[in-house]
Amino acid sequence: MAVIEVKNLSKRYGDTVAVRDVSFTVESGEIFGILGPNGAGKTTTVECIAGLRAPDSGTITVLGREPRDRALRTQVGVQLQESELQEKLTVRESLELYSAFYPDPADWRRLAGDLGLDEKLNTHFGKLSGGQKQRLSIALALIGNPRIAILDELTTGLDPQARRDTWELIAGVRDRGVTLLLVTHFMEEAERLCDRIAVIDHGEVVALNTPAGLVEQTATEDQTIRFRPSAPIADELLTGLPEVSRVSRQGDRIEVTGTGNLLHAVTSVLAVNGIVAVELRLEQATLDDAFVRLTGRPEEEHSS
Ligand SMILES: Nc1ncnc2c1ncn2[C@@H]1O[C@H](COP(=O)(O)OP(=O)(O)OP(=O)(O)O)[C@@H](O)[C@H]1O
Repeated sequence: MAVIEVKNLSKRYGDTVAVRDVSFTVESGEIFGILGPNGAGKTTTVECIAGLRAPDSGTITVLGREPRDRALRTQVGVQLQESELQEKLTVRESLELYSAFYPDPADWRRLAGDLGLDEKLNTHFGKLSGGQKQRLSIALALIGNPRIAILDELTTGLDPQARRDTWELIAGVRDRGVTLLLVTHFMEEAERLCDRIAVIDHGEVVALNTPAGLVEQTATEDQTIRFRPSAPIADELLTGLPEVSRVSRQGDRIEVTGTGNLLHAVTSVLAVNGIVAVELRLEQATLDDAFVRLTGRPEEEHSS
């Protein structure tokens, strides 16, 4: 069952087209990722879904309702980039205050514990680090026990351990039946957490698939093998194999790129010629490769 439906969404700011004819649906219980470089239109898209911005054209329904419908307030939790609370509010006060807005709030002490905030309960918001503010905003998005949580740049600003802890928390939230819409530009995050990903570039959806499906869809040469041959070998032995598309050499190492059962084909021809592949490594296409092929740029250029 679709819980979010976006049809032909477009939004511009003056002369800038931020989102152009974007359509996708998010199914109940899934973690749906929106992945794309900076300025691709991810935040604008989720702000329209959260009812915080009005689209110029297109339609959005959330749990069958228009995004600004008041009935959604208790059903949709939103964590947006750079959300600011009052400087003087402590973590405890913020959690208690937000709990009071909802008919069936989550146990805020437990959420604070899960997000590593239990030692910061008496700290003022203004005195929290960027990562702690981030974790508090995730807690506040989840405090109403929402059916849908929209999380923008979930783990930006978190250290690697905090990022992994947050992934675990999010997977646990999904296991409780919450549908999650995540905005990210971290490839590893998208790959680990998301059931499906919409890749957005220049305001348009350029691909929509499972992480594995995106890799498969964009893989041109799906594997590369690197090794050092135990004895000299002529390139022709390898280039003659139907699985092999390219052979290159770096010093005493050989790199073979190709498709199909490349590893078996290469090791068999080596064996027939009495050669052993030393320090053999097999590399397969990753979501990073898919991202570069879809957007034409590496992820790092766009990470902030
Ligand atoms: N309030 C605004 N006024 C004018 N232009 C805006 C506004 N918000 C966003 N934009 C522009 O719209 C485009 C899409 O921005 P958006 O924030 O949706 O992208 P994003 O994919 O979320 O980027 P990031 O990863 O950097 O957060 C960008 O060109 C941005 O500069």
